[in-house]
Amino acid sequence: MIALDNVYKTYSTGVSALNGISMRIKKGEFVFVVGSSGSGKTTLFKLLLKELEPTSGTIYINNKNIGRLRRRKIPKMRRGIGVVFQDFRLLKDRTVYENIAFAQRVVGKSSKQIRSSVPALLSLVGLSDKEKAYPNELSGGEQQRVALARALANNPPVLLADEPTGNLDPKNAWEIMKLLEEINLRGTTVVVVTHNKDIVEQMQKRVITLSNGVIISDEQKGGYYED
Ligand SMILES: Nc1ncnc2c1ncn2[C@@H]1O[C@H](COP(=O)(O)OP(=O)(O)OP(=O)(O)O)[C@@H](O)[C@H]1O
Repeated sequence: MIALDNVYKTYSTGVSALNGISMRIKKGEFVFVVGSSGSGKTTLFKLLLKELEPTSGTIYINNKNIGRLRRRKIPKMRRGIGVVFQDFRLLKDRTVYENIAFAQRVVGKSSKQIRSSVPALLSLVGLSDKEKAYPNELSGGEQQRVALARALANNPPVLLADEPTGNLDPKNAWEIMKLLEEINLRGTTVVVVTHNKDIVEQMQKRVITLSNGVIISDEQKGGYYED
């Protein structure tokens, strides 16, 4: 599903952010990626989305070598990955309904398909009563739930979340994590980059720890280690 073989990334400044990363994440797994500031987590995230190219090494997403994709195939590859960020990134001048519908419209879904799927997505994230609200009328936790619904709008096999609880209080953070767990149980592969030690410790999932651009541990039911 996701595979990295000996991936290196050196920025043009000469900084080596990733120094030989290899990993396999199977379909249906739930994985935390942790590591101190500067360990390479965001670089890894950007490589998986093909926002950056590795200096060397190979990356496979949904069994395709993304280094070999033709430019016109990149949007389709990205559609296979739902993405959630720390800062939600909702369209501020659009309602909750429109935010989710928009993600589907840009990939050419019909109005009929959208009218049936948006309520189902809102129900999944527990926001059926908020479809007419604007993002600034919602709490942080609610905004993140809308972002999750939007990320899932095109049924991606993989969901990547970069610090999804970074702007949330502990209660909302847990609600988002439980939702990610539920989404995973429905079959989506979930990869979460986080600094949230309590959540990582309690969720008892696979944990990949990065330090200075290398993997220093990869454990099933892992904990959160400081390096
Ligand atoms: N665009 C860039 N140009 C040059 N160096 C960069 C760039 N982006 C990141 N780096 C460097 O690469 C290394 C890894 O950064 P990265 O952002 O991947 O770490 P991170 O683990 O996500 O950190 P944080 O937890 O603080 O977000 C750091 O030394 C950083 O300074």
